[in-house]
Amino acid sequence: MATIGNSTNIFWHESPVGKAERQKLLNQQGCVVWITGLSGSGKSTLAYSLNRELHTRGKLSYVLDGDNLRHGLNKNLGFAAEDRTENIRRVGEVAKLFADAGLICIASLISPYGKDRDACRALMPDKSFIEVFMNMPLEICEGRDPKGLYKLARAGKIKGFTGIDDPYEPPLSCEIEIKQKDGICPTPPEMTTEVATYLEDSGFLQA
Ligand SMILES: Nc1ncnc2c1ncn2[C@@H]1O[C@H](COP(=O)(O)OS(=O)(=O)O)[C@@H](OP(=O)(O)O)[C@H]1O
Ligand SMILES: Nc1ncnc2c1ncn2[C@@H]1O[C@H](COP(=O)(O)OP(=O)(O)O)[C@@H](O)[C@H]1O
Repeated sequence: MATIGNSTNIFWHESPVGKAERQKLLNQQGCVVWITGLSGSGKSTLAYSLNRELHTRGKLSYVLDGDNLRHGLNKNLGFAAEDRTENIRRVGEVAKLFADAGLICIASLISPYGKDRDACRALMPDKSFIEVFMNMPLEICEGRDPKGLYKLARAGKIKGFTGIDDPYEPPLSCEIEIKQKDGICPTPPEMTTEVATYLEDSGFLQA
């Protein structure tokens, strides 16, 4: 009897059209660009700017943004540690499917726990999980505070806010680190170019 997780009597069906054929059709390589960092660090800005840049270059990408997914797929999850872990597990699995479809999947979530990000990485073929760490100091993120959430967290009106009274574990190693240089944050176009150049140099923008 085949048993996976909690399901029994389930079997794997192979598709007659393989990933290599889909990639050839799209002239690109499926992969996951996983953007992690504090709220306000610029994850969504980079994700959608990269989405636009790749589109302009004729490459198919799709953004899985944490905030957006919590309106649907993950609407039953909150911000307790086990909910965040389940959130990241689900998005990791969805990202894997998008990459298998041949797309450049851009996932932008706080994803605060190293073990959860590593589990997503482990789902992917070698080198096709590109972790981008938005290494912005808390003071910068809190200063931006476009949604006013840090203010609410400091006032005790949001409990368990990442960076305030909930942990963020920085990546120990990642493919790309976006950080300040001489106290100046790279602009959105500069961040976008850095990631797009990485994808190009690594061969993801051709079949
Ligand atoms: N307690 C708490 N901690 C952190 N963030 C909070 C919280 N409550 C609400 N929000 C809003 O939810 C967005 C983060 O969702 P994610 O799915 O990316 O979070 S996680 O990866 O599961 O930790 C996050 O969006 P971003 O600012 O884009 O990161 C916030 O707008
Ligand atoms: N490189 C940047 N330089 C200056 N401001 C930025 C930069 N990236 C993002 N921002 C601004 O910071 C705020 C938070 O960005 P956002 O992309 O929503 O972050 P996150 O998705 O990590 O919460 C927004 O107001 C955005 O315009």
